[in-house]
Amino acid sequence: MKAGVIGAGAWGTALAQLLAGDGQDVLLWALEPEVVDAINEAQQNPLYLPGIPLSPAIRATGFMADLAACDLLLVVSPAQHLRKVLAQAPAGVPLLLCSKGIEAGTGLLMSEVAQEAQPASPIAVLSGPTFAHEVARGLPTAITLACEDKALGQRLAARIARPSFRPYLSDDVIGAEIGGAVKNVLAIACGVAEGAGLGLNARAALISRGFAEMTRFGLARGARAETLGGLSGLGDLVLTCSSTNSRNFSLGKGLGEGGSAAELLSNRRTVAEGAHTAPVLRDAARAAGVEMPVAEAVCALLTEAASLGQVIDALLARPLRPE
Ligand SMILES: NC(=O)c1ccc[n+]([C@@H]2O[C@H](COP(=O)([O-])OP(=O)(O)OC[C@H]3O[C@@H](n4cnc5c(N)ncnc54)[C@H](O)[C@@H]3O)[C@@H](O)[C@H]2O)c1
Ligand SMILES: O=P(O)(O)OC[C@H](O)CO
Repeated sequence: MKAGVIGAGAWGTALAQLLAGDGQDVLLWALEPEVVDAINEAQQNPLYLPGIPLSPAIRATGFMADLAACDLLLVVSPAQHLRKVLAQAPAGVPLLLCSKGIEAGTGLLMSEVAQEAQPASPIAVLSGPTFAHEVARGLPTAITLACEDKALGQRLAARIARPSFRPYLSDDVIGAEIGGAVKNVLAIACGVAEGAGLGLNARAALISRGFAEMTRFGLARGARAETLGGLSGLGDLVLTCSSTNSRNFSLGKGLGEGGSAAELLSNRRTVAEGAHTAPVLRDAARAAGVEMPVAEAVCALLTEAASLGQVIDALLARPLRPE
């Protein structure tokens, strides 16, 4: 049995390291040839996960066809690249989707994209409060593993669980995905509050009212409330809204400090999924008749449709209403 990981960014590399922790072979597909070479020759990924010595049980490849040797594929490419990357992957192998976002143009969640790109492959989702560098260092972590097929979910959980990495099972795939996608947008808002010096009361308000938005949107899409209140929803929201270790929070901080969205986005190699999800989420929420004022505010800042002052004034001027 050999697991494959598609995407050698920070999270794909950390997951490969987790799986290789007990000596099992892991094959890691990387887009960049220099990442393949650095992993195979120096057991490092300085581009995306610097400072972590990687297990020699991880082999990297640039050839997707090599993944035909795997009986499980963890899919960790950024959400907007998932469809084209999956189209090249071997068919019929269980896919554990680890990316967080909503596809632009279609409004589809990653499981829905995967069903279209690989209709013969069983699908599960892995999502929760998990900074890659902490998992790679073996720090204690809990995560949601969602799969409609309970027997497959249990097999996958047993396969990826480690003494300090605890998957919690769910059959609410949509709920797990919505939490992971929406929290990235809300983390940008919390970063803005940090960068603009709005204080910790404002951050707590954004987390709570943002969670209300996540819940409204999730319920409208068929998610269950307990999933949204669990690791993949509230848990990840709290993590990502609390630290500049989050790329989404950091992007928001730059916006709050007065940076231009275009410049902040063009100056980065790593992915801030919330920037791509925000406009899709706004459109999906409007279409479903779900109010998401914080997500709307993030969108306005990212598209430079409104200034920071205008966005703050608009949020504070909303009608008073029951909680
Ligand atoms: N980093 C984390 O702590 C973490 C934790 C949980 C989930 N995630 C999710 O994992 C996914 C990947 O994030 P990451 O942090 O590993 O990425 P990253 O920001 O570290 O690296 C960027 C990734 O994008 C890939 N990429 C760039 N252009 C591409 C293209 N044209 N086609 C295909 N791939 C391309 C790169 O090869 C690289 O793997 C995201 O959806 C993210 O939300 C990340
Ligand atoms: O760095 P971010 O903002 O992409 O967050 C990483 C993970 O999603 C945290 O769970």
